[in-house]
Amino acid sequence: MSKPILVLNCGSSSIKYQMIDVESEELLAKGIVQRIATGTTGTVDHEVLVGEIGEHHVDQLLDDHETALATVFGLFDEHGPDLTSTIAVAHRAVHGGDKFADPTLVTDEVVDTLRELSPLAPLHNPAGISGIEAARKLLPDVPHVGIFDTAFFARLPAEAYTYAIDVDLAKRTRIRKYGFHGTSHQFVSQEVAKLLGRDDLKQIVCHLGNGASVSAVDSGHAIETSMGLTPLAGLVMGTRSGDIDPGIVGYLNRELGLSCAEIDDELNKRSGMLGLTGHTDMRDVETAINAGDEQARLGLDVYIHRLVFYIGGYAALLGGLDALSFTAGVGENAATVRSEVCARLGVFGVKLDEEANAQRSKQARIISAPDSSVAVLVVPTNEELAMVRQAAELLG
Ligand SMILES: Nc1ncnc2c1ncn2[C@@H]1O[C@H](COP(=O)(O)OP(=O)(O)O)[C@@H](O)[C@H]1O
Ligand SMILES: CC(=O)OP(=O)(O)O
Ligand SMILES: [Mg+2]
Repeated sequence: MSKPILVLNCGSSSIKYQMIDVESEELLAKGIVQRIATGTTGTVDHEVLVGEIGEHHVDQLLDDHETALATVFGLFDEHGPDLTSTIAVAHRAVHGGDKFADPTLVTDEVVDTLRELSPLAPLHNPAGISGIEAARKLLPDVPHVGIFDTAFFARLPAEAYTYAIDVDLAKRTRIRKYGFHGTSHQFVSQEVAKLLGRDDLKQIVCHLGNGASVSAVDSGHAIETSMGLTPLAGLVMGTRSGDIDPGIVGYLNRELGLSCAEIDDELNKRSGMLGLTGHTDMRDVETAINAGDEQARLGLDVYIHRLVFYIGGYAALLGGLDALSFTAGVGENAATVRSEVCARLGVFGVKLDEEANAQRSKQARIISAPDSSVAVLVVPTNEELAMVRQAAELLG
């Protein structure tokens, strides 16, 4: 008798989901919903991996997350696996502020608090809340668990999470570094430890997806990470600027009369690789570079420069570096990005095995040369499996 947990990762216009058996950790089904609430036809791709194995596609106008989830649940009913056997739903609830770190049983009060925290993660929390509300309506009889992206960073050292602003202002507003992608950084750092057979590692994990962040992990504990109060800080991302001079915000307001909301939008949605190159997707950036597009080349240089800057700083903070790992869409797939980053890390004794780096594989693997001082790895992240494990732990 399988005990499936449904995992939901709701974005503003998308929902990624998986159904995983909590005991065998077998993936039973997975899917993705795209273009929710965009006014254009949405799509649902549902893949069944047990019983009547198959892939199913639906095109439909999806006005909101509830409609989208209802369509997904319809596909479960029609093609399986059996949704009524689900024992719990695990939700990626990005920003827990200083209210939530550990996996939390979702109640009405929890939803209210998440709503209060929404301004801290404007791209993420509202979508997460819509998903939680829709799923609770459609599956009212099972526990729903919120898993926070901030959890792994809740115990950062004070010197790392404190901003150099007035102490009372920071206290009153709860402004501090929270950090994100924690589920992924924790999962990947544990996989690296397993692969290298050592727990006492000084590690840097590069989670390079659409959102991107880097973390420093010392013997399993996070000591630094590049995202901050919000998921806007740090690395150059698909559409987010990452670090900029904070003076730019006031300057844009004074010079162009842009409002706070407009500046937020500019930095979150029209900056990063999109702003620099006109492309959000790293594959399109690479294609443009290969076609001789100099602006795209500069965009990638900025991306790499920022990442190398963080890795160097984190190696110093860690007091050494045993392992450097790459994960998420760009980290797992873009061999050129890994190669260009590592080429600039010779000062730390990093030596890539270019052949191993160029190989395509879905397996976690070492890509450094045998005489490299630092083990370099590619580790596919699995936030969904990590979420199932955390939900299972909470539910006993
Ligand atoms: N083969 C590839 N080469 C380079 N980049 C890739 C490749 N496949 C995916 N990506 C990048 O991965 C990004 C998505 O990463 P992902 O971790 O799925 O992001 P998110 O979870 O934030 O949606 C895409 O924007 C794309 O740039
Ligand atoms: C927090 C965050 O940036 O998440 P994502 O990469 O899914 O946008
Ligand atoms: Mg992701």
